[in-house]
Amino acid sequence: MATIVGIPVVDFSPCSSQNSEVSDESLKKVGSEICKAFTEVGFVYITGHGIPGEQIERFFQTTQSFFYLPGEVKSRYAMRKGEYHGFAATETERLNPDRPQDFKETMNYLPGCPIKDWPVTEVPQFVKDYQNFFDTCSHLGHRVLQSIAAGLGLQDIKSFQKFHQFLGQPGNLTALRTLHYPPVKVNELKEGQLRLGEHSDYGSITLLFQDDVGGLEVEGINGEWIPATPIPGTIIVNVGDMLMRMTAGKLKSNRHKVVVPEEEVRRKVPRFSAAFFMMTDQEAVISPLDGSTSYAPLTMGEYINKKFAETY
Ligand SMILES: O=C(O)CCC(=O)C(=O)O
Ligand SMILES: [Fe+2]
Repeated sequence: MATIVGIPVVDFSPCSSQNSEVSDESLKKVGSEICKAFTEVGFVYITGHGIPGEQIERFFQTTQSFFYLPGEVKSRYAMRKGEYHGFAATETERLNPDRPQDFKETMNYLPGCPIKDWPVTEVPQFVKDYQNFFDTCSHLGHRVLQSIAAGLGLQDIKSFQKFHQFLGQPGNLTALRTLHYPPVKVNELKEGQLRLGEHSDYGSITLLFQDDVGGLEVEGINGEWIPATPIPGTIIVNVGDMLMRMTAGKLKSNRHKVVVPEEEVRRKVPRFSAAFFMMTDQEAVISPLDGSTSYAPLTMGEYINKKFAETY
C-alpha cells in the first residue's frame, strides 16, 4: 500500500466494479487496506475502481456546461426550502457555521425528481449523464461497503448495505453533488472565508472526484491539515458520520475543507469536483453494530434535518 502525502492509495482492482463477481478473499484483502486507512485518516485514494475515465470526463463536461450558464438561469433550478435537490449559488451555504458562507456553488442531484426541476432545455444531456453517473457510483459504493464489512471481519458482508435498501428511491437521500469553486479575485474574500468550510460528511461513505486544481485538505489525528493532492485516475473514498457511528468510532469521519490557493495565478483557476454521498435510509435507526452504547441511536432523517438547519 503506497502512501502519498499521508492519505494511502489502495489498489481496488481485485474488487473493481467492472468485475461481476468478487471473491471473499479479494474483498477481505482490499477491505483490510481501506479499513486501516479509515481507522487513521478516514480517507483513501482508490485506483482500479472500474469507472471509465471517459465517463468521468463526460460527466465533468456536462457539469461545466451547467455551471457556466448565467446566474439568473441557474437560479431557476435553485434548491427550494424543505427539499434536497437543486442549485445553491455562491455564498449561500456554510459548511462550518463559525465561518462566512462558502465561496462555491453546487448542484445536488437526486433520482426521481420532476424533470422540470433540471436544466434540460439548456443542457439536454443533463439528466441522462447525471442519472448514469449516479447509478455507476451507487454500484461502486455498494462494492466498497462490502469490502469494508469484509475488512472489519464482519460475518455478513451485506452488514452495511442493509441500511441502504432504498438508495435511489424515496426513503433515502443519497445524492450526487457537483461543486464549482469560481476564480477568486484579490480582496474578494471575507475574513476567514474558505472555498468550503471544515465539516465531516453526514452519511456512510462519500466517493469524491476532483479535477487537477487541488485545495482539499483533511484533518489528521493531531489536528494537522493534510493536503489531498489530486492523483489522476483515482477516486477518494471517505468515511461519513453514520459509518463512524455504526463502527463505534473505529472508522473515523474526519473533517475536511477546501482552501483558496495562496498564489495569485492559482486563485484565478476555477475548481470542479463531484461527491457521491451514500446516505443510510431516512428511517433506519443507526447505532453501533457491536452493541456498544458509545453513540446514541439516530436516524439519517433526524441527523440531516439538524445539519441542514446549521448549513442554510
Ligand atoms: O470539493 C471537494 O473536494 C470536497 C467536497 C466536499 O467535501 C463536500 O461536498 O462534502
Ligand atoms: Fe465533504
